[in-house]
Amino acid sequence: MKVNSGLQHQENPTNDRSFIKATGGGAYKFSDLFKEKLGISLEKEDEMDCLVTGANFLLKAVNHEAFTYLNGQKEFVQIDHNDLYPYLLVNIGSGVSMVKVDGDGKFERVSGTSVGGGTFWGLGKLLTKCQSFDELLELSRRGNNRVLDMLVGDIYGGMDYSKIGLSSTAIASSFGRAISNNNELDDYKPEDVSRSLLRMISNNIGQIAYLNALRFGLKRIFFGGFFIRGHSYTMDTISVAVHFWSKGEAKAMFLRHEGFLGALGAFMSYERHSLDDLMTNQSVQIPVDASCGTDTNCNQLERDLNETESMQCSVYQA
Ligand SMILES: Nc1ncnc2c1ncn2[C@@H]1O[C@H](COP(=O)(O)OP(=O)(O)OP(=O)(O)O)[C@@H](O)[C@H]1O
Ligand SMILES: CC(C)(CO)[C@@H](O)C(=O)NCCC(=O)O
Repeated sequence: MKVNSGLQHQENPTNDRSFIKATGGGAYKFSDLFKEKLGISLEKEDEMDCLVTGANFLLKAVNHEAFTYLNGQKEFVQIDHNDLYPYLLVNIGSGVSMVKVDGDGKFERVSGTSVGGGTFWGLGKLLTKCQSFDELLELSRRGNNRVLDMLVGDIYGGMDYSKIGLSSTAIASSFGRAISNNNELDDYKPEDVSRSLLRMISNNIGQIAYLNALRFGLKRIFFGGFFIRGHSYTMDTISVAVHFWSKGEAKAMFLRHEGFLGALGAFMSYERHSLDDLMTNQSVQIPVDASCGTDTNCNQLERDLNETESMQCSVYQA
């Protein structure tokens, strides 16, 4: 669930209630809990609406919001506000949504895949027995995918298959090497398992995203969602997939505030819905996402944001 940081409080003896905007499935799932434990009502905003509103805002308002990432190099992209649309927004949370954005409030969810962040975390937890997402990510950083992935060279005796554009080091079959011997799961290092899993999922998302961009003739693909978390190998793999499938024509772009699009969109809906009640006198820093609580990478992200360019937003208090 994404919540925004503005708590509205209505002082009215007959109707005393506090509410916050929330979006995503959690806004439905935890609605009763918030009411019961905290006396707070969740005002539900549509998830796709919020994602798009958040992304459009960031791409227009924040300098250096979007960047490309290849071979460990981050390169910021200058966005011309008059030439932003259309673009493909790929949000990688538990599942993956692909949204064609044509303007403010103008969008269509054109595709998606259930093989997303939840798959990496879920399968990874089962296969490596690690206890946290960060641990799994850290494992993948130290792993080598060649141990489990079957490469083109494994099939072609160390040769490239140049006629169809496949180098000997391209993955022919994710996890395919596991069939060629009598190894059990315990014979593999969790680091290598995690690396292959991350590569398989990121590659797949990059490929589906590119195919959808091709389907609608979209030049730009922006990747967001809490799955990415600024992780270099994840971004590198997605970039390589887009580069590979587009034959270098398209580039994957990432967003600095990738995990907060929905929360930001929900926050901005105060303006859409309660303009009359607007009183702008308190400043807070955004983004705020409910899932960030004790997360070390997330704290790092917040530190990065604070060090570089923090955004000031107003909380509306009626
Ligand atoms: N600290 C963390 N703990 C758990 N998952 C994390 C963490 N950091 C990043 N993730 C990744 O983020 C994913 C969840 O992202 P997010 O919270 O945006 O999704 P969601 O809202 O549950 O899903 P959806 O967008 O499909 O509704 C997890 O599946 C995992 O891959
Ligand atoms: C169901 C949602 C939209 C919830 O955020 C997301 O998890 C998702 O896009 N899943 C992929 C579903 C699919 O299109 O196959």
